[in-house]
Amino acid sequence: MRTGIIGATGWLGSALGAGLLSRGISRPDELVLLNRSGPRPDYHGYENVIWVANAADLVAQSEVVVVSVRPEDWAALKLKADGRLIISFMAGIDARTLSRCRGRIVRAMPNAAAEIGASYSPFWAAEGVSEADRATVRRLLSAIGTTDELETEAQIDLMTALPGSGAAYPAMMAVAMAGFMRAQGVSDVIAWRAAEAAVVGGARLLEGRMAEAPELLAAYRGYRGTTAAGIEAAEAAGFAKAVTVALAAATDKARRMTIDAGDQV
Ligand SMILES: NC(=O)C1=CN([C@@H]2O[C@H](COP(=O)(O)OP(=O)(O)OC[C@H]3O[C@@H](n4cnc5c(N)ncnc54)[C@H](O)[C@@H]3O)[C@@H](O)[C@H]2O)C=CC1
Ligand SMILES: O=C(O)[C@@H]1CCC=N1
Repeated sequence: MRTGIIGATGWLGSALGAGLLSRGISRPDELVLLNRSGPRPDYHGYENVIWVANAADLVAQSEVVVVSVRPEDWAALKLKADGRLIISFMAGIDARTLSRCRGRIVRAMPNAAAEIGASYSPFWAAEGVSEADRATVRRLLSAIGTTDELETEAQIDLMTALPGSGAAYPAMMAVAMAGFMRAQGVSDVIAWRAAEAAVVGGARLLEGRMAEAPELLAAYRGYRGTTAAGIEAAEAAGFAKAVTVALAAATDKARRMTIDAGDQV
């Protein structure tokens, strides 16, 4: 099956192309690529991929079209994709707007961990998307990690805010943690290592059992030691509130993006 990627050398488009090729999900001659800077002599070490010059050529040669341009570039693309399965990675551009291209619409929300094949990329399918299409979406997204089907399109905006943010919030925590260490006279190198121990080491301990986080916190509280003192101070200072406010702001921005892109039906 030929898969077209619009934005094939961008952050996510490139990760998808790399994953499809390296995992053998697509042969090089099944990948149809479009970017703005033009063909590259090789693409992740593969020479026989198909480069096209415009979106019309890409649609003509593809059964599935992945749209991985920025939301603000959607309107100018003027995609016409009659009868094709369209998988949009774009934040905020809603299905009503996407359906103008006359394809069968799926919205998926990957994240930056696509680069390492570890994206959680939930998707939502609009009316007219078949079971066979869903199987295709799952297979293509498996190139960059895992997926689930969402029940409503509104949940895509929520996924944009949370898994879509990739390493942003862990990075914020790391910056604040290392900043505290440095302010206490710890060297840069050790400060970053200490933050990495908490952010990355802690994440590894939670991997695959995130639903146990409340019990883990209760265990730290019950210990009545230094970490309990820290947790209680963080809560009193509004830690949970800060996270909630951040996710609400990001969700709200996603909800307003179709209108901001000037492409509301
Ligand atoms: N980067 C991330 O962590 C995430 C991004 N997204 C969404 O994925 C989409 C892609 O994001 P990124 O890969 O980060 O963006 P990016 O800016 O790295 O890549 C987009 C690419 O599309 C190309 N492009 C723009 N207009 C084009 C056109 N008319 N024809 C051909 N190529 C064109 C650009 O030159 C660029 O290389 C965005 O809509 C974003 O909302 C979603 C979740 C996470
Ligand atoms: O920050 C952004 O707009 C991109 C899209 C969703 C997550 N990251």
